[in-house]
Amino acid sequence: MKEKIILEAIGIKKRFGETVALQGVDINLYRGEIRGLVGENGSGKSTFSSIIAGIQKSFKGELIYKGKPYLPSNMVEALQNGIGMIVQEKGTIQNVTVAENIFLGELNKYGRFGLLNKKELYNKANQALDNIGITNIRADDMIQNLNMQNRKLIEIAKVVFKNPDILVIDETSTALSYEGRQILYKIIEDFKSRDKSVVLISHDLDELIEKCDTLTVLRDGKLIKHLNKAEFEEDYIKQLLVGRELEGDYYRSDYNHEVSSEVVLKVENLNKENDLNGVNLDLHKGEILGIGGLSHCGMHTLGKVIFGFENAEEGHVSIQGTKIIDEKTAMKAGLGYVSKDRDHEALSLNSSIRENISIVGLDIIKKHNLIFSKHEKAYVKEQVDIFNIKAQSMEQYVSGLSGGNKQKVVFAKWMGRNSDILVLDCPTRGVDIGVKQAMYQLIIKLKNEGKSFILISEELSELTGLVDRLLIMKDGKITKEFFRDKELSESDIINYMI
Ligand SMILES: Nc1ncnc2c1ncn2[C@@H]1O[C@H](COP(=O)(O)OP(=O)(O)OP(=O)(O)O)[C@@H](O)[C@H]1O
Repeated sequence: MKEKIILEAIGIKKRFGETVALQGVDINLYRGEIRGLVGENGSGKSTFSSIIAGIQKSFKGELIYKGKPYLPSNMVEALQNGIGMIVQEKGTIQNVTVAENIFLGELNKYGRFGLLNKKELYNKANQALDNIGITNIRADDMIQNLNMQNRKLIEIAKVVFKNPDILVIDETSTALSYEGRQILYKIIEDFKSRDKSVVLISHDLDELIEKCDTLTVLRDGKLIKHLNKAEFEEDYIKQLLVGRELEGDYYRSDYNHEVSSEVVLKVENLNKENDLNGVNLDLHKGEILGIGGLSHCGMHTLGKVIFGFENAEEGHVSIQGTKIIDEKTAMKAGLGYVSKDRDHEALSLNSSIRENISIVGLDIIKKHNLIFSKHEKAYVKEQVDIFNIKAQSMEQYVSGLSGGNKQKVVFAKWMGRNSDILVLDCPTRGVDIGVKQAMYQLIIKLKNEGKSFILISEELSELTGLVDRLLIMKDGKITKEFFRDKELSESDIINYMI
C-alpha cells in the first residue's frame, strides 16, 4: 500500500501568534483517494490545506510528496508541482477579464514585445471553461460582472486546467448552487477515475458521506480520527466532531404551515434586467418564507432589492406602507439582511469583531443618545457567546478568523439588532453543525415570537427543514409555491428548479 501514498503529512504544527491552529497532525493521502476533512469552525482544516497547497510556509513538521521532502514556496509553485487548491473565500481578482484571472501569473506566456496575444489567451481560457462544462461564461467577461457562483467556477476551471495530481477543495460547494455542485462532483469523480487524489473540506455530512472514501476528523487543531467508508455513520461522525452527543432538534419538528394573516412585507411587481421578472410576494407575521432555485434564478438579487442594497427598475418593496428605497429606510423599518457574499458585502474585514457587530446595533446600544464602551462591549460579548465565535478577543480583526467564524459574525450582527424581519441569504454558509443547530433553533424561537424571515438558500434540507412556505424561482420569476409538508421531498423541489 505504501507505494500508493502520494502525500505524507507528518506532525504538522502551526501557530498564528497565540492561536494554536494545528497541534501535530499526521495524514497519509493515497492515489485515487477522495479524503474528506471535517471539523468544527476553527479546527484547522483550512490551515492544513493551505500548508500543503503552498499558501502557508512557516509551520513545523514534514511533508513528503511523491516520496520526496516537499516545501513549496507559494501556491503557484505547488500547482506547478501538482497540488492545486480551490480556496474557501475570494480566489479571483476584480476589474480584469476571466481569461486574465485564469492565467494570472503566467500572462507573459501570451505576449510578445509587451503586447498581449488576446486571441490565444482567450482561446485557452475558453478551453479551460469548456473543459469542466461551463458554457455560459466566456473568456472576455469581466470578473466584477459575475455572481459569486460564477467567480467560484472560474477558480475551479483555472486549477483543474493545470491537471493537478492532488486537488484540495476548501468549503466550496456552499458557494455553489445545485448546477455548480454537479460540476464540482463530476470533477471529483473524474479525478478518482484517473487515480488522482482529492481533499474535500465540507460541513455537509451528507456530501462527505456520499463522495468520500475516507474522512479525517480534526478538533481544536488535533487529529481525532481517520475513518474508512465502513465507519461512516452520521451520528458517530457528529459525536467525533463536537466531542459530545448533539442533543435537541436540528430543524423544526412540527409540520404546521399556518401563519398569521397579517402581511409585514410586500413585494410588488419587481423587475430588474436579467434578474427579476415581475416578482410579487407577501411575507406574513411569524412566517419563515423560503426561496430556492438555481444560481441564475434571481433569488440573491431579490434579497438585495428587498433590503434596498440594490434597486429594481420597476416595482417596489414596502413594510407597513413605507417604501424601502435603500438600506437606511430598510433598517429604520425593522429589516435586517445577511448577505451571501460575506467578504464583499457583509463584513469589514480589516475591522474588529466588536466594530463589525456593533455597527448595526448602535441605536440599541445607545443610552440617552450616548454610546458607552461598556454597553457596546456587553452587547458584542452577548453575541460572541451565543454564537460561540472563536477568536482571541472581540478586538481581533475579522480577517484573521476562520471562514465559519466570519459567518457567525455576520449572523450575530443582524440577530443582535432584534430586527422584526430578516432576509437571510445562505445564512449558514460554512458554519459547522453545532452552530448551525444553534442558528436554526434561534430562527425557530424568533419565528414563534412573531418575527418574520425570508430565507434564501441553496441547501434544500435547510429549506424543507425550516420554512412554512417555499417559493421556487426560475428565470427571475416565482414559478412554484410549496407549503410545509412532511411529504415534501428534495427531488420534488429540484424538478421545479431545473
Ligand atoms: N491568518 C490568520 N491569522 C490569525 N489566526 C488565524 C489565521 N488563519 C487561521 N487562524 C486561526 O487558526 C485557527 C484554525 O483556523 P482554520 O481556518 O484552519 O479553521 P477551519 O477548520 O478551516 O474553520 P472553518 O470551518 O471555519 O473554515 C482558527 O482559530 C483561526 O482563527
